[in-house]
Amino acid sequence: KPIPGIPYNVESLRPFGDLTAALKYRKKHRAMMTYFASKCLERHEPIMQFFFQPFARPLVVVCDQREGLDILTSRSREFDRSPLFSNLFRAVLPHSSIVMQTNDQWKYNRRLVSNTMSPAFLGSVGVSTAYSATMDMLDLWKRKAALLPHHVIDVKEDVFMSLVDVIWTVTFGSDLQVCKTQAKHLAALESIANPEMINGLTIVPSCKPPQIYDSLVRLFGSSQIALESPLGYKAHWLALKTSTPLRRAIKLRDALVSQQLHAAYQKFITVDTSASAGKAQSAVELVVQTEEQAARKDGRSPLDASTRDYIQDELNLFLFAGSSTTAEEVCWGLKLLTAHQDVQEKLRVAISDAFDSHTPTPTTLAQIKVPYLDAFVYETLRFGGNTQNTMRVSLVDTTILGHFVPKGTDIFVVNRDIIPHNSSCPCPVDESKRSPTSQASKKSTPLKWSHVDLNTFRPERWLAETTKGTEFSPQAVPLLTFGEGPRGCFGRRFAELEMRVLFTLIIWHFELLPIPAELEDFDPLEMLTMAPANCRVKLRESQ
Ligand code: HEM
Repeated sequence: KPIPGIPYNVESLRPFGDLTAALKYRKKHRAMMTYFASKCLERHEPIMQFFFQPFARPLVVVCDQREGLDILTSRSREFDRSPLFSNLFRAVLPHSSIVMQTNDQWKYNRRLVSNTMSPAFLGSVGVSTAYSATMDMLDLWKRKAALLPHHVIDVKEDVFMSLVDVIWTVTFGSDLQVCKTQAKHLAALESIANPEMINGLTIVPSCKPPQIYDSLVRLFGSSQIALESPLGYKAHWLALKTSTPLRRAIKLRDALVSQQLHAAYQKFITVDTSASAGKAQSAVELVVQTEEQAARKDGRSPLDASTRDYIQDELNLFLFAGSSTTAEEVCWGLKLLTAHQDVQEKLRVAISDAFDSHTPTPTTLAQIKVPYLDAFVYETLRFGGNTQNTMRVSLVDTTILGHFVPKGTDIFVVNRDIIPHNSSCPCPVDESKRSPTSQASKKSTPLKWSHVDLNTFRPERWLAETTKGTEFSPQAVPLLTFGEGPRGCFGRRFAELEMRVLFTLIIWHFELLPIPAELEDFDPLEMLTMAPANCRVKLRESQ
């Protein structure tokens, strides 16, 4: 039953609602998540409702970035984490903060990890971990480029392996050596006489990665079951209980994470805690410190039955949320640098100037600011943008853009201002219909709302001339890739740092040469997020 007044497609009222049309759309565009925005744009409507399940309530889509941002940031008493979103993770991370509404348990879980995003931790452990894992990946690339010079290869898996290496080391302080394992395998080969080629792409020999890497990747991918099955979360839960590879993956992950947690606790009680405070080498050490303080305050034992599952799943969430999302964005960035050689050249010059021709080190990477690099990272996040919509649920009867929205309605805020890469957002809004906070925000953020030239990849849009020279301007264009507000991405600062470190080192050590047009595409692979379907590059080591 439609919500009165909110526009919808008449065909939506058929038995399967929008599902049939959305599946047809996915066949054509290889993605379903952009369906909502495309319909809003087609009808020039900033708000629409859609019907996906028989007898379920309609889903309300807001395709206006100012109103969307206002819902996420200023109206958190009216809108919270949506069960639709939580159910994608509930089976695999049942005690983690991502599945919770913003309640006391969420606050406890968040407090456990809050110090991991402090400038002190990121500037030391974060940078040095990202540095060493990236150098491992680049060592692998050097071997690939030496064995197969002038070949186009796909490096998507390398990037994923590297980002899993980073997140594992940041979380536990130990090294998984996923990229190193592949590099060692190639080191044993003197040459590759007849490399396997598929449609112009060279397949590089590889070896089996460590088992935990396979398990983590399998678990990341398993949320797709919840997304695609009509039984949603229940199908995912059942698969985790009945599928042997998934059961094994959960068992291994839980055993290793529990082992790391207890090792960190043992270290905490045996090493002088006052000396180690503030000098934690990993997220798990910070988590143990916070838990110990909380336990002392509550008069209970640390890691007791009331908290153990929450702590363990918060660490699992770190691994889950912190690797594939960043890897996907890095892959989009590599594709964009290959396709836009002029941007790559500008980035190379900017980095070389900023580092004064000295090879970047963890210390200089933490200190030196490169405005064009920041601009490139933000433009990649905007243009590549692997998240399409941010989901919330209405906690009370309320209004959006002048329309009544009942309590319990799922809301999709469209993240992207370009969908998909070829149309800007021409959905006019009557200013008086906006919420009071949204109306007020126009005055304080006039720059944000320029929709100029959004269909092109142009890092310069994030730069501003100031009295101090050219500076990075993070507010130049709305960016909702990380969601926003109290439930926006917790790891945003770390993700941005990782991307800065990775791109600096890649550009320093390699040139990404142009590749034949038939190998260069921007096809998405829609999973929970929008990854590029491939990441083909032609590497040449810098002289
Ligand atoms: C480029 C990389 C990343 C992207 C695009 C991304 C995107 C997102 C998005 C869209 C959300 C939901 C936000 C909302 O509903 O408003 C989210 C949540 C979250 N992300 Fe990220 N993320 C990235 C990297 C990371 C990293 C590196 C970590 C951890 C180290 C992380 C940890 C989390 C957590 C814990 C949440 C749940 C927050 C909550 O429920 O309160 N993310 N992320």
